[in-house]
Amino acid sequence: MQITPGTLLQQINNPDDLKKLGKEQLHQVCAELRQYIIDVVSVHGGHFAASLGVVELSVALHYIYNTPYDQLVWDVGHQAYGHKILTGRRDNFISNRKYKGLSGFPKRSESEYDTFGVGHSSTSISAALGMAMAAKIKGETDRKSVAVIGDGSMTAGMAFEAMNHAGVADSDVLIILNDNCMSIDPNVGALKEYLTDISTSPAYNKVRDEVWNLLGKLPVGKRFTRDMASKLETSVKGMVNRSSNLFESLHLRYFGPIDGHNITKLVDTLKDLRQIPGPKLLHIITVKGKGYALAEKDQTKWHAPGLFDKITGEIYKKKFDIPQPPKYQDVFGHSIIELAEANNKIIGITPAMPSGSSLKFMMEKMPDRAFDVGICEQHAVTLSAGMATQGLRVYCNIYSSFMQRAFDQVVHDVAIQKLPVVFCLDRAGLVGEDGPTHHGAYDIPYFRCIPNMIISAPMNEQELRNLMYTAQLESTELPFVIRYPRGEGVMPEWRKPFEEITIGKGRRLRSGKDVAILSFGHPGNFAAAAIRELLAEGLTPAHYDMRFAKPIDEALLHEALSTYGKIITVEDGTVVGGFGSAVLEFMQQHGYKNDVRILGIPDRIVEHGTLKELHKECGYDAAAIAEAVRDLCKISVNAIVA
Ligand SMILES: Cc1ncc(C[n+]2csc(CCOP(=O)(O)OP(=O)(O)O)c2C)c(N)n1
Ligand SMILES: CC(=O)[C@@H](O)[C@H](O)COP(=O)(O)O
Ligand SMILES: [Mg+2]
Repeated sequence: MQITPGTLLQQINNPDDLKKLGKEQLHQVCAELRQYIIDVVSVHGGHFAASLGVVELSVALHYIYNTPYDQLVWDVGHQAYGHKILTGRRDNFISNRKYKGLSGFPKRSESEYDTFGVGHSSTSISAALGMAMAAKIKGETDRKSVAVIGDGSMTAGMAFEAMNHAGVADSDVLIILNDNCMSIDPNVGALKEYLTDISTSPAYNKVRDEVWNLLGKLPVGKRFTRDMASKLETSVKGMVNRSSNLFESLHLRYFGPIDGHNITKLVDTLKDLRQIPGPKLLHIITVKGKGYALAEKDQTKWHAPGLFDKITGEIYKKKFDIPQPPKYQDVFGHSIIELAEANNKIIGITPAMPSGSSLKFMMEKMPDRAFDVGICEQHAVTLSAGMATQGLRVYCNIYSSFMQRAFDQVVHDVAIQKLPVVFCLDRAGLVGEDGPTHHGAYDIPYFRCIPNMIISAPMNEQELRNLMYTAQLESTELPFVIRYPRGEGVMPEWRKPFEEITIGKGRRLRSGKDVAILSFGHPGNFAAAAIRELLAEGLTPAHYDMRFAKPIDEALLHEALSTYGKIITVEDGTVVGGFGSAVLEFMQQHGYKNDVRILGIPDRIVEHGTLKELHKECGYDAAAIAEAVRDLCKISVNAIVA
């Protein structure tokens, strides 16, 4: 389907084209940009509400700043669709998040306007400050750096580490706080309350108006001098005690809050701020989903809704005649409630992903035992550790790629102290369209190298439930990782009674001849599908679902390695240091010389695409596993067909 941008947007191939327009035309540009995002995302998918909320900001920034010379850093980057469309990617935007197409996030290799690769939150202030300091060091005194960060992302420690530095770095950096009072789910925490307070407090609004008036009095085109800045500062401080404004107390000049949908005001404000040297913060108030009524109303649902009918707002769901397997996240979300009902020590924690992890079910049912702690993975882990010292059994649910942030907390606060925290690592393995920043590729090695860790992966829903059950038993005294992938499992009838699984014990699913496939987690289903195909060809590989990468089932490994000369390992994680590596280490220790193939995520950055495309590309889908068996048995598929 052909999607045609509006008449002005059609003419904007880069920010220079935008700058040729009169200020009065920007309303139309914003309307057309918003419509184009709706048109494309409804048909091609992607993040939605966040980009709609920053349409005016995107236009104003590229209108006023001299991008890409001036450096613009988008935090997370899920809101940067308008930026992409305005910076030379309008026509290619239909390939957004598609295999070999545009990335869903800013990416340096994609455009010179994407100054910094993002996907994980709260990096923008550090990155923009780094750029501002570099500009100063290089003598580029006219070069500006801007970080755009949301209120949700502002809750993370990294943002505060960066502001702590920015306040004393004497560098020209502007932080724009895009405050829409939402994370993916409603934003949480004291900072959120504070931002609401300063947005609504009459005292601050008075200051805002004073500052606004002062800015308005500046001679047009005249560079903002230090003298003027200090006059402005005095005016601000005259109204507000520095210590009463969080950002001011960090030595960031605070401006706002202003309406982030008023394009004229945004343009005028940015024009003035561009001339003010030093570190400063502009607080803008926006509405997530602005301009699409349904998204404004249910912002969580429309964060990334999937394909939808833009007229009726119907979000398309595949329809099936028979029951389908649930998502792993929902099995987690429902099973933790069952476990918590029977064990009052169980607590659930998520850093900002109640919907994504499905912990929201427990938060609704047991609000005093399940917590969203905001975007702060490090805090989530150490908080869990603190609770564990008091005998609570915390299920700390973090996406595998976001857990990368909290490695030290896992080592220092959990593993060294042997605290039995349960880490439910959702989105472990390739995640698809979000791409390399979000693939859960590294958790097996980064956990496997830590002493005291138990690392497990369920092959299906029932296994997930049983691992969750086992993790909370009094006899389980160590940190317990359960990694499972994005999306659906394989068992429509999944709610079976809980059963204990012996820690470190895998299972033989079938015996065979010549070749054994050792799988870890969900890709065991790819192996099972491969075996079904191979059986029809007269090949009979054995299959072991190993369940644990640590402690690994040594008895089962001895059985497999001494029975089958050829071994294939399969995992949904990097092949470097992962489950396959654990098997190789075991072989080396015990003198086995089997012929081994390690299948998993290769040692390179895997881009975005559908899961099907990526599993194929990485060579561990059913077809690739079957081919590996044939290859090990030296039978080509063509020979079989002939
Ligand atoms: C480290 C990290 N944790 C969690 C996420 C998942 N995530 C992506 S966007 C988002 C909400 C961010 O809220 P905010 O910064 O306010 O942006 P908004 O969506 O409201 O525009 C979250 C939690 C992430 N990208 N990175
Ligand atoms: C931008 C971001 O980090 C999230 O929106 C992420 O895309 C969510 O991923 P899931 O769709 O797997 O929950
Ligand atoms: Mg927000």
